[in-house]
Amino acid sequence: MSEEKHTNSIEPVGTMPIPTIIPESTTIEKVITEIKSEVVDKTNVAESTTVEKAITEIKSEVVDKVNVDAAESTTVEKTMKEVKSEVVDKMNVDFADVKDEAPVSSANVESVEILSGHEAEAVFAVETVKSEIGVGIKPSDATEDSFKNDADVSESASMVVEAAPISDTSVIAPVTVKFETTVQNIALESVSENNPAEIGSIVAAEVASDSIPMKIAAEIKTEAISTDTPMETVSEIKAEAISTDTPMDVDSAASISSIKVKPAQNSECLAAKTTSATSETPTALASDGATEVVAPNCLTENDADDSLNVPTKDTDGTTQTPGKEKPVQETLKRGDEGFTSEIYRIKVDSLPKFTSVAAFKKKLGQLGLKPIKVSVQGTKQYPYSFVTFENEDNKQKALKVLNDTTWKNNNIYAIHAAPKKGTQLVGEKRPGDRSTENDQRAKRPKSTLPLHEQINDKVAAYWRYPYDQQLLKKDGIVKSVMNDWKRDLRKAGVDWVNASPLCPVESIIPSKVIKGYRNKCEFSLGQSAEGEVHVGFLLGRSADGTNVVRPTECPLVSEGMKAVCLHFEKFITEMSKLPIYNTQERTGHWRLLLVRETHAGEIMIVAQMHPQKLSTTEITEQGKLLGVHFSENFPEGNVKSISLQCYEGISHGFGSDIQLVHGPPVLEETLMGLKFDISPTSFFQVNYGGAENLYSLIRQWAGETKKLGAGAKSAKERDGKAKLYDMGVHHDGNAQTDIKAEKDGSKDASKDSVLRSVNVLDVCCGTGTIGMLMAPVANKVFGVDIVESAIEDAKKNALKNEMKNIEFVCGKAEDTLGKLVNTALLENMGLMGILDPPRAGLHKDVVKVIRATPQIDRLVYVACDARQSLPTLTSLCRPTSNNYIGLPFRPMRVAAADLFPNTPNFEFIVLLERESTN
Ligand SMILES: C[S@@+](CC[C@H](N)C(=O)[O-])C[C@H]1O[C@@H](n2cnc3c(N)ncnc32)[C@H](O)[C@@H]1O
Repeated sequence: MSEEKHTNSIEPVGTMPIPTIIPESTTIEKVITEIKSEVVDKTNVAESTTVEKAITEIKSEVVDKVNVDAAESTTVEKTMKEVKSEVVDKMNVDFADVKDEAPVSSANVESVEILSGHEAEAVFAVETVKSEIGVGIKPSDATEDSFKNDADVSESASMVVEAAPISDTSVIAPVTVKFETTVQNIALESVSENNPAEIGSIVAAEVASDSIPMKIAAEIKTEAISTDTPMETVSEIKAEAISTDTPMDVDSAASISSIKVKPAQNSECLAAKTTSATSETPTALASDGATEVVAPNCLTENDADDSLNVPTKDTDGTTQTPGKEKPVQETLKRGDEGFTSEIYRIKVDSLPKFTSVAAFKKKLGQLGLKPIKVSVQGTKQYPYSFVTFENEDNKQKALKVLNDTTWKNNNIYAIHAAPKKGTQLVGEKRPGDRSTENDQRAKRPKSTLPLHEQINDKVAAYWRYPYDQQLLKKDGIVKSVMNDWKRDLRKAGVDWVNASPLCPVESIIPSKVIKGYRNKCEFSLGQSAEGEVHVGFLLGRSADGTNVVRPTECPLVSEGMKAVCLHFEKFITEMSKLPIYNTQERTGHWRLLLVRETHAGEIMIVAQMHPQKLSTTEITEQGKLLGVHFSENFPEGNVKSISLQCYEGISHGFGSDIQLVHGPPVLEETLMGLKFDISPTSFFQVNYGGAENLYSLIRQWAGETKKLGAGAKSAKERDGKAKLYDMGVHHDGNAQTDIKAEKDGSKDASKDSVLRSVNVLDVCCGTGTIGMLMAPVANKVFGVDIVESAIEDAKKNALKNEMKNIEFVCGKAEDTLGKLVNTALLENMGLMGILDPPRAGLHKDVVKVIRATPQIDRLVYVACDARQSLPTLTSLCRPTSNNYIGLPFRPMRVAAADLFPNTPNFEFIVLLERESTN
């Protein structure tokens, strides 16, 4: 979670502008037309003739953006993890209560029901239920299918999944998991209650204040289209959902919104729990007699977390709950001495395997630290902890002491952690009070950190870790993803997973550059506490009014870009004299600054403005001023390309109307000996050296001699078996490949390439980078991507590099791949695929085509989100069925490449080979 809990610029409910109901806009047709035109405007895809297509495009663009603009939206991965922690945190409390009062058993629990706004978290919750209270469950078939449907956003919403007990274990209760999208429900309610405007604004505020994930926003949007929600509401939702300034904090919507434990008749344990509820305790008896524990941050605003336990003070200053032998989590109760609302919280990582709360508490005591709350989370293999202290001094002391501590050969890591969301400050209103804007604000614990640290925590979640530790953490994520994949494969009926490790997993390839590596950033415009114009990253409304923080100390931004930001501030205040855009009132002009920088240091800027009522002449004049300001009066400057963009959309986005005011419309980048023209909106990997490493690895794996490595249990064994063609990847992060030299014949890679007689499919090719890197060593390359401008760029870049054996097609891979495969097969060559889809993975129809084409015997899958790639990867590997005809694939190698230092993100690469019948 970011430091400030509500980092959006939209007001909470109380002051939200109430959308007016325009009668005509309530018709489905009008809504569809409006959303379509806005989407078309946004995505600049002229032939977006269907809403479905438009929505897919906007979704993919968002996903893309999340990938590309990690500087502003690194939070996806981060927040998913944090949500998990929150859930664990929450559940530890709840289940500690249940578990420690009396063991849960079939005698006292009839059912457990989990309501979640997010599928992944619900799945996680099920796992937690299993491990925390020992309720064994085996998802029904329906559950499995639904869970695998991750790639298809619209189908996975609001489904109810029943899970049956595992018959052969000590199973006790059936578990029901409901994916309840609270905001979506409100949207639906709004329609049924005939009060769309008011409720619409609540939805929008909900979206804004809790930053629901894109997935849910997309669902709401779909819902909105089909249920006549006024266009304005839809736009609001969409604006926030697609805003890169909106941190993808999935916290509220994604976390468990309630957990119902339904006691069986005469259940002493739960009856005791119910009756022991104090007046402050938000535990309520649900209408069906179930004890309902309402999670923090859900719409009722109850704060279950701090009031569930009734702890007493221990001698060491920590808390102890009577009767708890092995407390999972302990907390002070509001009103108790020492209650601090969990503001002074740290996260402790790299704990020894199997660390328990008791053991860790003891260790903290030995180190002379005095926590008031300790929880241990994560897996048994990779436990981590949140520890809360009474004040800043104690917290700082703990950070210092723990970071100097080695425990059981583990170098412990302690970092500042965000105050727990939903915790209340002493003296605040009680839970259950009606929310007002002030309440909402009061609930945000004030961060005591300097602003630059707050913004770094938001955009570069790993910045506090030394780089070697960042890499270790990412390796840990890969391992845990591999475990999850194994579990998914087993569930899918794959029989070989039990016999062997899935495949060798290589350690992550580090980035060559750790700081200032991003070659593209979008900066927001806002103000400092003193009311000065600031260009930087959106922090959200802080207590002192600051909403944008300069990137001066940001580890992702280069010095060149920092200088551009400062110079743009000067432009606005001294040259342009037009005010910045106000997202609330939709007044003012300057709204965004996009900066790109090549490896050689050439810079492109696009300044975005809302034209409001300015005349064409006035806009042209602003463009001229901008051009002069950066081309002539920028002392640090190598600003080659300067553009102005007028954009009237509500959303934070990028329209098509880019007016060049100085220099060329594109920057030229040279990567691995090839030249690429990059326009403002082109996809290009944000980390130059990281991209070299990634692409070199892809080439190497694509060129591996087929089959020779199958069955190897380690990379070493495999390399011994396989004739690896060294195309330049180096695990020290120094790729050396020079495609131009290969093409010219001064390097012999192309001559000897095992791909010489192979056609390569570059699925989701973007601007064709990977395909062009493969072309010199392959027979022919076929690229496909959904974005027309990307395909145009790809074609131009192929011409620029005089590549004749490469073709690009624009379209959805799921619609066009079959045809492309047929064309590729005409040449009677071998066929392989490189799949580099957006975050959500590939459409199942793409998998079906690949599975059904026996000539495709090798795949390199590249994922920017390892965990989200699992459904697609599993579909590629699951046994043959009516749905997936053709032999399955098997993973041969897995690696990660770090393209995003100081953030939790990385690229995940899997080499798959087709199983054979012999
Ligand atoms: C992670 S980018 C990969 C870009 C490219 N491979 C590269 O390395 O530069 C994902 C790409 O998938 C494309 N995409 C998203 N959905 C698609 C679909 N249904 N069919 C084809 N391409 C799609 C996006 O336009 C984007 O270019």
